[in-house]
Amino acid sequence: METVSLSRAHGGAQGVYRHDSRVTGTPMTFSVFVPAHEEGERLPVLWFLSGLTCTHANVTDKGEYRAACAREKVILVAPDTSPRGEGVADADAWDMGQGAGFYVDATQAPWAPHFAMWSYVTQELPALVAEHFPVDMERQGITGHSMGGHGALTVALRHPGRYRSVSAFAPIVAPTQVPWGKALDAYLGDDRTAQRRHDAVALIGDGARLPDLLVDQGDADPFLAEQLRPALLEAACRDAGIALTLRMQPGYDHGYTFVSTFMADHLAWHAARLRG
Ligand SMILES: N[C@@H](CCC(=O)N[C@@H](CSC=O)C(=O)NCC(=O)O)C(=O)O
Repeated sequence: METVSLSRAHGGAQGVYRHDSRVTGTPMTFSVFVPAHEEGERLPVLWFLSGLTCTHANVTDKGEYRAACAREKVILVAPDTSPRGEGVADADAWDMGQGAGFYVDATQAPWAPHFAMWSYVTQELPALVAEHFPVDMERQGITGHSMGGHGALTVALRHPGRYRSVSAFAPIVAPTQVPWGKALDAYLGDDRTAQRRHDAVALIGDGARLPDLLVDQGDADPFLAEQLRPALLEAACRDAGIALTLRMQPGYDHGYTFVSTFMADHLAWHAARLRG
């Protein structure tokens, strides 16, 4: 693992790192913020999965999480959203291909084998972070924005007990029911069973559960009606008895001005559930 950059921030350390990923077969870059802590102390970790067109840098530069992470003593890890580089498939559209991995292990050409973001965020990166950073892997939370919210919800729903806390910012809650789901068609083919395992509303309908969940959604989000559709998650959680706190935020759109505004609330949500 190579350190790309390391800066002191809010008494802690903001780093950017690169490694040769086994599962994607490419170099992958991610960021880690480690708050100030005692020698030998291990801290809870929050995984932040980013959205379409993002790298690790969008939330690292614009997410405004460091003050809250320092206050709550929570490590935050931000991976990339797809493999990249020469020999890696791409698309002309911004909502498929590089920057749009949808946190699945693609089975279809030309996306397989490099597009293995499910294995990357659920297995390879957690093992690497646990090896190199002072994380307590018994105290993990997960969150994300948009496509990353989809990733956070599906990863948490399919790993019961691994994450003590789950939240999302303007998540894609039912990709199989919206136009952005064309990426699942491309990556997974017409295997509806496989696609349902990457759709939070479908997973809940099929019996997956969470203890509770915080979702923030701007009501001026241009993707709200066609792509995000939080009412589908609200109905699924109601039917399943999942304690969803869905907060519609007046006047907020889909960007990082929205994400950063409510980031401290999400950190507080996670910290309250991650305390030792
Ligand atoms: N079409 C634009 C905007 C794409 C966009 O809004 N991407 C969002 C996530 S959308 C679902 O995952 C985003 O996080 N953008 C990065 C940012 O820093 O705002 C385009 O072509 O970029």
